[in-house]
This record gives sequence, structure tokens and C-alpha cells, in this order.
Amino acid sequence: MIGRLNHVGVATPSIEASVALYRDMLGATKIGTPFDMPAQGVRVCFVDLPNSQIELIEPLGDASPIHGFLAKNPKGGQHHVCFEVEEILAARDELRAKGATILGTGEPRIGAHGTPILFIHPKDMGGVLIELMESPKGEGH
Ligand SMILES: C[C@@H](C(=O)O)C(=O)SCCNC(=O)CCNC(=O)[C@H](O)C(C)(C)COP(=O)(O)OP(=O)(O)OC[C@H]1O[C@@H](n2cnc3c(N)ncnc32)[C@H](O)[C@@H]1OP(=O)(O)O
Ligand SMILES: [Co+2]
Repeated sequence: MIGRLNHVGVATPSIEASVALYRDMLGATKIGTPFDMPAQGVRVCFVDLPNSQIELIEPLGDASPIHGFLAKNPKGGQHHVCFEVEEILAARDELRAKGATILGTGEPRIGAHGTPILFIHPKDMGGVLIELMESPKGEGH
């Protein structure tokens, strides 16, 4: 089912401070402009790597899904991994049939790359929060 690793999500209390770390400590050169995703409750900034991306996420609004994580990890930390799938609804139905809990309503939302996304509860995946993202058309694997 899963295809490419699209990104690793990193929660941070400050995108600005994290951008400085990735740029100055690790020498990242391709760093996007931060943007708000109010429907997802996060502010997002991508660090482009040759083979993947780091997705820096900062809480946006009172109902942000990452408030709890940052309360437990005040300095931030690795938050989720995102794999591409060809058909998000087929992936969801297959996962549910295997007993996985799909978070939220179970209806995909549009993610930061403009394609539908879903999340699998970390309790079903060995403590790792998994995001599934439908591959951009023409790039399916
Ligand atoms: C923009 C978009 C994109 O890429 O396109 C994004 O990525 S948006 C990325 C942000 N959006 C999301 O994450 C949406 C999906 N996430 C959620 O619905 C939530 O964050 C949950 C994963 C359900 C966690 O919510 P919350 O922290 O309120 O739950 P909770 O305190 O009840 O925690 C339940 C259990 O999950 C653990 N837990 C919480 N967050 C975790 C994480 N990121 N990785 C691994 N485990 C995690 C807690 O420690 C706890 O474990 P114990 O039970 O052992 O104590
Ligand atoms: Co993500």
C-alpha cells in the first residue's frame, strides 16, 4: 500500500527558531515560506531535502491537534511520518478492515500538498503517528 516517504513532520513551538536550526546547524538551503493551514490547526514550513521533506508544524489556534504533543514535549519533536498512497479511500478502507483507527471523521482533508490526507492513530502503529497522503496525480508509485 505505502509508497514514497513524502515528509517527516516535526512539531515546534517556533517555526522561526526551527528554520534557523535546519539552516544554520544542518546547512539546509531549500526552505519554503511558512503558511497557515487553519483547517488543520497548524502553521507549516517545508524544508526540502534531495529525497524528501521535513514539515515543520507550529500550533495555530486553540484547537490545534498538536497542543497536547507540545505540552508533553515543550521543545518540540518528531511528530509524524507521511507516506504517499495511490488511492486514499482504498487505503482507508483496507486499514479499517485490518482494525486500524482512522483519526477524525475518517473523511480525508486536503493537506499541505493539495491532495487528500488521513491519519492513523499511533496506538495502532507502534507509537508512530502515520499520515497517508494521496500521491499528486501522475506521480503514483
Ligand atoms: C498539514 C498536514 C500535512 O502534512 O498536510 C499535517 O501534517 S497536520 C499535522 C497535525 N495534525 C494531526 O496530527 C492530526 C491527527 N492527530 C490527532 O488527531 C491527534 O494529534 C492525536 C494523534 C489523536 C493525539 O491527540 P492528543 O495529543 O490530544 O491525544 P492524547 O493526549 O489523547 O494522546 C493519545 C496517545 O497518543 C500519543 N500521541 C499523541 N501525539 C502523538 C504523536 N505525534 N506521535 C506518537 N504518539 C502520540 C499520546 O502520547 C498518548 O499516548 P498514551 O495513551 O500512551 O499516553
Ligand atoms: Co504532515
